[in-house]
Amino acid sequence: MTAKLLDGKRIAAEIREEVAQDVKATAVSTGQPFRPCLVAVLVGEDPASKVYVRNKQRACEKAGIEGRTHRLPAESTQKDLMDLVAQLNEDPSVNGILVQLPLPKNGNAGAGFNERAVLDAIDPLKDVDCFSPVNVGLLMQGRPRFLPCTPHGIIQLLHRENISVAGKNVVVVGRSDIVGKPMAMMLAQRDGSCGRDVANATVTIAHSRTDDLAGVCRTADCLIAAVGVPEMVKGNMIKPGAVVIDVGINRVGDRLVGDVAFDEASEVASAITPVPGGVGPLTIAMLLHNTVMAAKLQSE
Ligand SMILES: NC(=O)C1=CN([C@@H]2O[C@H](COP(=O)(O)OP(=O)(O)OC[C@H]3O[C@@H](n4cnc5c(N)ncnc54)[C@H](OP(=O)(O)O)[C@@H]3O)[C@@H](O)[C@H]2O)C=CC1
Ligand SMILES: Nc1nc(=O)c2c([nH]1)NC[C@@H]1CN(c3ccc(C(=O)N[C@@H](CCC(=O)O)C(=O)O)cc3)C=[N+]21
Repeated sequence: MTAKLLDGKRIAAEIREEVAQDVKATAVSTGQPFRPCLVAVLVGEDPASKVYVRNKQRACEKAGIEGRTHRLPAESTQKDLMDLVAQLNEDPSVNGILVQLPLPKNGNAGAGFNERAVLDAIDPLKDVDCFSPVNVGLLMQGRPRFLPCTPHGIIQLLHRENISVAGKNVVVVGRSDIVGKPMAMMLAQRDGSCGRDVANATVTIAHSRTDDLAGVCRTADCLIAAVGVPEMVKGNMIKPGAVVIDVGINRVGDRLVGDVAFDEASEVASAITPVPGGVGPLTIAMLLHNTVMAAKLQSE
C-alpha cells in the first residue's frame, strides 16, 4: 500500500484564507478598523520554536493580523518574564500572547524557569495557546473557549479529509500539555469540538513508560505521534491501513524530520501527514484563528 499524503499545507492555506476573510468582514460589520495583534515571547533559542516564529510572522501579515515577537536572552530571570507577561496583559493593543515552549533549561540565573507560573500569569482571554487552567478546564468539560492550536489543526485536517474516528481506536503517543493530553481529550469528546465526526474515538495515551509501545501502536486505526524523537515510529508499529498523523518537528542536520519513519510508514498506512508540510502549517493557521477570536472576545 502507498499511503495517501494528507496535505496540511494546502488545508492550512484554505483556513488562513477563511481567517483573512473573517478579519475583513469584521471590520465591515463593525464599521471599525480591525487588526488583531499577536505577540510571541521567545526566550533563548529552541530549534522548533525558531521555525514556528518565522512561519507565524509571515502568516500573520497575510491574514491582516499584526504579529510581534519579543525576544529575551536565555539568561533572563523569572521576574523579567513575569514582568513582560504582566505588561502584555495590560496592553489593550495586544490580543493574543504566546510564550514559546520549552523555556531554556538553564535560564533564570541557572535555576530554571517556573514555566507553570509564567503560563498561569497570561490573561485567559489572551491565551491563544489554551494553556491557562480555566481554558483547559473548559476544554476538558467539552465547552471550549480557545482550542489548542496543534490538536485543533489535526481535528480540522481529519474533518476536511472526511476521516472519521468515531468508534475507532486512536493511539496518541505523547502526553504533553501542548499536544498529547488535549489531543486525546478532544478526540474522546461526545460532541466534536469542531466537526461532529471528529469525536467519539476510543483513545489510548502512550508515553515513555508504556509497556510494549509497538504493540499498543499496532492497535491504532489512527496513530498520532507527538514525541520529539526523530523517526521513532517505525513501519512495523503501524496497523495496515491506519491513518498516521506526525506531529514531530525535529532538526536532524539541516533536515526537518518528524517522529515517524515516513518512507516505511507510507508502505503500511492508508494516509499520512508529511513533515514538513503536515501538522506544522495547521498549527499556525489555528493560531491565527484563535487570535481573531481573542480580539473579538476582548471587544465584547
Ligand atoms: N507540528 C507542530 O505544530 C508542533 C510540533 N511539536 C513537536 O512535537 C514533538 C512533541 O512535542 P511536545 O508534545 O511538546 O513534547 P514533550 O517533550 O513535552 O513530550 C513528549 C512526550 O513523548 C513521550 N516520549 C518521549 N520519548 C518517548 C519514547 N521513546 N517512547 C514513548 N514516548 C516517549 C514523553 O513521555 P513522558 O511523559 O513519559 O516523558 C512525553 O509525554 C516535538 O518534536 C515538537 O517539536 C510540538 C508542538 C507543535
Ligand atoms: N507555546 C508554544 N506553542 C506552540 O504551538 C509551540 C511552541 N510553544 N513551541 C514550539 C512548538 C513547535 N511548533 C511549530 C509549529 C509550526 C511549525 C511549522 O510551521 N512547521 C513547518 C516548517 C516548514 C519549514 O519552515 O521548513 C512544517 O512543518 O511544514 C513548526 C513548529 C509550535 N510549537
